[in-house]
Amino acid sequence: MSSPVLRIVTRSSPMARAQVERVRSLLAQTSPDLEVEVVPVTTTADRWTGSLSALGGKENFVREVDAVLAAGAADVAVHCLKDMPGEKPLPPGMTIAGYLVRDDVRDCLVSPAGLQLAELPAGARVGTSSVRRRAQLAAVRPDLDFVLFRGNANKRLEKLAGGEVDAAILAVSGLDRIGRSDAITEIFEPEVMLPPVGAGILALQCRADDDATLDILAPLNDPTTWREAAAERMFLHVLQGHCNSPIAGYAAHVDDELVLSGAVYSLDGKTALTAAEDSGAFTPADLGMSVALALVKQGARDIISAAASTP
Ligand SMILES: NCc1[nH]cc(CCC(=O)O)c1CC(=O)O
Repeated sequence: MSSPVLRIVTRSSPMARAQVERVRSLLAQTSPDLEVEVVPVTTTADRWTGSLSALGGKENFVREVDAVLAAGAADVAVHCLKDMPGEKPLPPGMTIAGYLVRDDVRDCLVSPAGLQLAELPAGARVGTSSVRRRAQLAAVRPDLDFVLFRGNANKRLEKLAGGEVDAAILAVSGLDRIGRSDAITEIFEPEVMLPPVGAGILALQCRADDDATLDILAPLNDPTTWREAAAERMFLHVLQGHCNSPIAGYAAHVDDELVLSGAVYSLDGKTALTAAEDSGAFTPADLGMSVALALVKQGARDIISAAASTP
């Protein structure tokens, strides 16, 4: 009898490849007889060099990957949960088989000159295409010059080394995955820079009717991460946030209790609506809904639409 095969579809960036290797090594422990094949694709977002908002949504990061899965040319996709659209459900026929143990959720500053945020001179060019990061930084350093900065993490580090910008904000987990944590000059704690929904979480997505794959992937799911993801995803869904929304949402377990902190920012960072609740008797999804509604009551929808209509 030939050994069973699992085909993993992935984007072709070094970060995506590292994520697949993590899944492969976990599977080597949980399903030692399984043969794992990798199916690489390049997504529209990988080829796009303009602004994320002009590209028109997070789904550009995942669409081509999902198409390969839907066509049956692969069995599982490994997605950064952060890149998965929050305002709409998964594509028809798809399900999340599990979430891996969460990585570092924090953002960090990378400055080739070795500076911290407070040490950057006025007018320093800071590369980020994330409206959340930009709003959060502008709130404390409105004197910085925020510039469009795209490309995968390796390309961003090259641009930094080439002096295209003076500093950039990147995810710690992403730099860990490509083996470049050495580039970090300052790490921002969640209290300073609230992480985005799904930060540091890898999602295993497969066809909902593929019981064999669901069985193979089940042992890789981390129940703690699952609860955090459920709270954060519902939070984003209720806010109807999309790619150009300055929204942060971070759920963490504190003394066995799930706590969700959420924030919505104006693009200039001058307005910040915040809410935080613990789950008590709530399910994670109810907690997500409750924190989102607390922000809606403060006027979050107006701020989100104003941000969406700003070019
Ligand atoms: N937008 C690209 C992206 N998607 C997920 C991560 C980081 C890893 C993660 O949070 O899972 C990154 C890179 C970054 O923001 O620096």
